[in-house]
Formats: sequence, C-alpha cells, structure tokens
Amino acid sequence: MKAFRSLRILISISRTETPYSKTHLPQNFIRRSYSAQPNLDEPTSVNGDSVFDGSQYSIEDPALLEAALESADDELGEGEVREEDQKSLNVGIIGPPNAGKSSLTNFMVGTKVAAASRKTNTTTHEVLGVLTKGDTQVCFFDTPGLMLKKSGYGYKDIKARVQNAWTSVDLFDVLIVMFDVHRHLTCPDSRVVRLITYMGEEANPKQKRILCMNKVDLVEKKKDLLKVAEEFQNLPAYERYFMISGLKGSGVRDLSQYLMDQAVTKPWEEDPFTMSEEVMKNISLEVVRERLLDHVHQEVPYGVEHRLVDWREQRDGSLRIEQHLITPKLSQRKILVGKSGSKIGRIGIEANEELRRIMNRKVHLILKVLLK
Ligand SMILES: Nc1nc2c(ncn2[C@@H]2O[C@H](COP(=O)(O)OP(=O)(O)OP(=O)(O)O)[C@@H](O)[C@H]2O)c(=O)[nH]1
Repeated sequence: MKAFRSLRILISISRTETPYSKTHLPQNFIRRSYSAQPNLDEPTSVNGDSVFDGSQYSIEDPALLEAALESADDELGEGEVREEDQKSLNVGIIGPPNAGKSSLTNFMVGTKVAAASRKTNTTTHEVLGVLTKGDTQVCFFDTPGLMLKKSGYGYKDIKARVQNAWTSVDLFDVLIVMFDVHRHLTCPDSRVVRLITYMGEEANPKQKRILCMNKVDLVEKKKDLLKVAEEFQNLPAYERYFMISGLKGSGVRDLSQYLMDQAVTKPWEEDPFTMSEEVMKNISLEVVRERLLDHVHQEVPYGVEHRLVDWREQRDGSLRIEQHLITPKLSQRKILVGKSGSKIGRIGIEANEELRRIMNRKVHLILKVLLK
C-alpha cells in the first residue's frame, strides 16, 4: 500500500508526448481495492530457481467490484476540481546541463521518479513534471539545448527544433533561469553568465522571470552567495531571486509558494490522472523495490542492483515487464531467491498484482535474480 500512497503524488506527474505513452487511470482508482489470489502455490523455477514469471498467475476479474465502487458521473471525485475553478501556470526552466532542473522539479512535484530515466532532447519543451495541489496546477517544462554560443547568439542553426524552442520560450507564464551557484563560484562558465545576462536584460511584460541559484548546499561560505547575487542584481527582467537546493529542498518551499501564487484561473492542461510511460517504468521499479524491502529483512536489498531490462506492450494489450536483481554475493542471491524460489516468487506475485491495479491492465512481471 505504500506504493499506492506514493501514487497519490505520482499521478500528478505528466506525460511525454508519444502516442502509446498514456495510461489513463480510472479517476477513483486510488480508493479501490480488491483482493486476488494467484492460482499456483509455487512460483516458477527455472535453472536453479531464480526466475519469477508473472504470466503464470491469473487474477480474478474485478470488474463487478469496480462497478460497485464507481462513483456517480456528476459527483466530483477525490482530487477533482470543477473546470471553472481550476488555476494553471506554465513554468519553463532554462539553464545549462546539470544545473539541477530535474532535481528541483522532482522535489517540488514530490517524488524522485519524474526524471530518473527521462529521455533528454526528444521534444522542444518536455514536460518535466506537474504539480497539482488543491485547485492549482503548475506544469514544469524543460527547455533542452537552449544555451548561448560564445558569440552570444543561440544555436539557432543546429536544428529547427532549437529555433522553435527559443521563439516559444516567451510563451511560459514564468521562466526560471537556473544555474549551479557552486560551480559558478569555483569554475565559472562564460556561456552560463551570458545566458543569465541575456535572459535578464529585458523584462517581458507577459512573463515573470526569476533567477534561481541552485546547489547552495554545496557552498561552504554562505557569504559567497551574496557576492553572486550582487553580480546579477542589475538585471531588470528578474522579478525575484531564489537561493535554493533543489536536491535537499532548502528554499524550495518559498519558490513553490511563489509559483502557486502566480497561477491564474485557466483550465488545467494536464490530466492529473495520466501517467507517462517513463513514470510508469519508474513506478514498476519502485513497487518491486518496496516488496523487496518488505520480504528481505537483511541488508540485502541495499547491495542489489535493480534494472528494468524490458518494457513491452503485447498484442493483447498486456504489459511485459522484465526486471533484473543483480547481487554481488552468492549468499545474497540465495536469500533473495528463497527456498525453491519462494521468496522471489512472493515478491513477484505481490508486485505483479499491485502493478496490475496501478496500470489498470494485465501485467506479466518477470523478475530474475542474477549474480554479478
Ligand atoms: N548537491 C546538490 N546536487 C544537486 C542539486 N540539484 C541537482 N544536483 C545534482 O546535480 C546533477 C544534475 O542534476 P539534474 O537535476 O539531473 O540536472 P538537469 O539540469 O536536469 O540536467 P540535464 O538533464 O542534463 O539538463 C545530479 O547529480 C543531481 O543530483 C542540489 O541542489 N544540490
């Protein structure tokens, strides 16, 4: 159930724009619960008992129970807000690679899963995450590749995608210009300074711009932060300056509050009940990890390398998920596998069932325990 709890947060993360990437969760799925039993007592044993294959198990059709729990159409479900009451804000985050854009978004959105295996540079403006709180939805967009060349001009000629990105940057309600202040103090990069200056030179009446000095946790002498603030203080386009640690969270609450306060009455653009494929992949890892921690009490889970090796939609609409658990020691592998595969089997059954409920479709979870 811990994964279900985290899902209340996870569902507010948005989707990537691939046609097959959307999974629409039933709007009241969080409140549903139904039990299911595997129809076999023992998990599959292949080549020395290291494989759990979820396709060996079938779950009773929960449709009847789902129907019974369905709320009436005109009732507002938990977390739903009438369109006329919805407030929105689109926030672009611009900054050099490694500035901490994803980490900050993850912290604000409330989970680490948003970007762990995010594909970069696939779209002009990639949704990094969506924060939906009360009646307000804040969408965070990445602006990949938007840096300035030494000449001071953008890399417009590289690809039309980048050109479009530059021209549409102005469309965000708020633009966060972010940089790694620790790096700036130790090894300043002229391209970053140029970007900060360029974005701060001229105020845009339709867009609020803020300058975020990130990674303040790495700066030992906090006085140095004031020096940096002074360096950029005469840039009229920045309405506010924030000193934050997107990873550790310092200063993030003020920033989140500032953003929530900027939201205007406008229907939400992102369905808070839609999950991207990337998010689902990470959920699948999280769910298995959780079960692992539940069932293996020794130190084992912390030494285990956990990989998603296959994620495939099958012809019948079901999802095949294969994950590998790689242990450094044979003894750890034995603990994980259990007698005749009983441990990994149990972990697999429970994780398979939970994933089936979350994804709202049939899931074949394959877990393999391997030795490094
Ligand atoms: N100490 C510290 N590290 C941070 C902070 N924010 C991010 N990092 C680390 O900096 C690295 C880059 O962070 P990301 O969030 O991936 O940066 P990004 O700007 O999204 O990077 P790109 O995807 O390359 O554009 C990671 O190793 C983070 O853990 C912070 O506030 N403090």
